[in-house]
Amino acid sequence: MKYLLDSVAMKKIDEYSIKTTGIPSVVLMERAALSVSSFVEKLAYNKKDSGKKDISICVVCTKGNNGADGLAAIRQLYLHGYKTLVYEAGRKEPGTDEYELQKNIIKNLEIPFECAVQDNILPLDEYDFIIDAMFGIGLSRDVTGVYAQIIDEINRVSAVKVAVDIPSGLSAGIVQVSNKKVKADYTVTFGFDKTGMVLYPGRKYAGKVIVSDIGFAVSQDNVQKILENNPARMIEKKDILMIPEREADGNKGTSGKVLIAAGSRSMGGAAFMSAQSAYRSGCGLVRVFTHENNKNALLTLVPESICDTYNDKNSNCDELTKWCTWADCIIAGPGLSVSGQSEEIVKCILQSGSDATLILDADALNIISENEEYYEYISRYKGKVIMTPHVGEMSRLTGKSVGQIKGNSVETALCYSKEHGVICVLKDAATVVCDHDNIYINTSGNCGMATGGSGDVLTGVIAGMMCAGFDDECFAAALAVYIHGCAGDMCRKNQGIFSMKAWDIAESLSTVFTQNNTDYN
Ligand SMILES: NC(=O)C1=CN([C@@H]2O[C@H](COP(=O)(O)OP(=O)(O)OC[C@H]3O[C@@H](n4cnc5c(N)ncnc54)[C@H](O)[C@@H]3O)[C@@H](O)[C@H]2O)[C@H](O)CC1
Ligand SMILES: [K+]
Repeated sequence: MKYLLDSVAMKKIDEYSIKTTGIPSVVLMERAALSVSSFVEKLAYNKKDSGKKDISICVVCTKGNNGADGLAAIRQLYLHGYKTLVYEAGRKEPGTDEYELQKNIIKNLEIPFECAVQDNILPLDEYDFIIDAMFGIGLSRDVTGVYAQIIDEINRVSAVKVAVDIPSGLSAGIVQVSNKKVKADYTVTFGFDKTGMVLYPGRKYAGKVIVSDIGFAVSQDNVQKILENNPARMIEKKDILMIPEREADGNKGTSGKVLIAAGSRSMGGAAFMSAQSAYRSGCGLVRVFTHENNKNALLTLVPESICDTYNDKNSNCDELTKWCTWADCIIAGPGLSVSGQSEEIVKCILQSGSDATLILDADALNIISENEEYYEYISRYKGKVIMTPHVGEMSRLTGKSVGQIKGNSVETALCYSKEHGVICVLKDAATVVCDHDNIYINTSGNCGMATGGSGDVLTGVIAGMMCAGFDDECFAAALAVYIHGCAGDMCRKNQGIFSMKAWDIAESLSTVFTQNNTDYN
């Protein structure tokens, strides 16, 4: 797990490093600059045919500390023999102390220097590399005037663009303040990943992100001691190793019993995918409660599953209640449709008296969005409740527009989770998983996963992680989302982004688990 920080958190880390522990600001800056210049130099080496003198690099800066980093980086590149230019934008007043210190060195070395003039921006076509050092985490408002014109020029030309700390115009936190942003090919960011570069739209602007250790006196392990609020986190590959080992003397009953209430008269596929992925994610027994029309197909496709059915005349709620108390984890909703009968099924599960972890997905969410009283049932449900809306379902649940939710996914998920006392998995390109005091933003997966059934597969993986023996269900849900994304990334390699489908994702899960050495002995 890695922390994702915003500008307030980064400023605290900066301040702690400089004021409390006494690391001089300029030391951090020189290390930051060196990480940028050596990265650019590595890229320049790859342009094998040209000698250093033929490679031209322009740094664009304003007069804050991001600009100061940029000045130190370009000085290092100049001293290595590259053709360089400093292009400065900003008011007449002096910059920060660090900026003026770096500018003085630039002047002493007589490194070419130009000041930007509004409406007369220097064409930047001739540069192989542009180092973007206009705004870092100090960005506080919309970018306009000369700064906006320079960003347009940077985005127009074909140079390789390397952003210092964060692309200029992009905010480090969950809310974006500017419409104008540099579209970088690479971002060398300092100390920690930034929330705004992991969420969309920021992720599209940051390019490949390199996190550079510049010597802040705060490690991943003590971030939380320095900050007041819990910062967001992202799951990483090594977290898959945290899945508890399967009991050597366990049996199918001890590996997790899952009940899946899914699949209506004409929609069976969701139930099959959910069942298949639950088994592929380690569940010991999977019982599917579905419309009788789906039984044969289910037992053909996932013969390991147990099938109980309802039909048009009988919702079979007595049986369903019994299986709810049998289960360790319940999935309700995939392909269930919205009807009087499916409402009865969802209500029966919520009122079953079970304390199994309950995953509410798809039509269960649509039913809840149309029937306020279901929130009352949720609040009285004994076990943990996980709700997994995609943005469309979240829009129906909250009455907010899809645009509002996409622009503020963390806040939306967090508010919803707090209001209803549930773990919320808000599914989007960067899925947010949260409870009242934890936020995870997912980084695995790809747009090929935007395909029918992908969410049904996710419910099975979440059930698998609920049965794996974690104490922390929110972390387990976030891990499931990450694993699901990794399986999607595997499909991208094997089937390709256009051809991959949900069943492929379910079938790739075993590779994700085995490649990470968690194939339970
Ligand atoms: N030792 C250190 O302090 C280190 C700092 N690092 C780098 O510093 C930046 C953060 O620097 P800061 O001076 O706080 O702000 P910026 O350079 O990001 O911004 C400059 C300046 O611009 C003003 N401003 C903000 N928004 C706008 C706008 N839309 N239009 C015009 N002007 C705007 C605002 O007043 C800012 O002060 C950090 O990202 C690092 O790159 C290194 O980490 C090394 C250690
Ligand atoms: K920048």
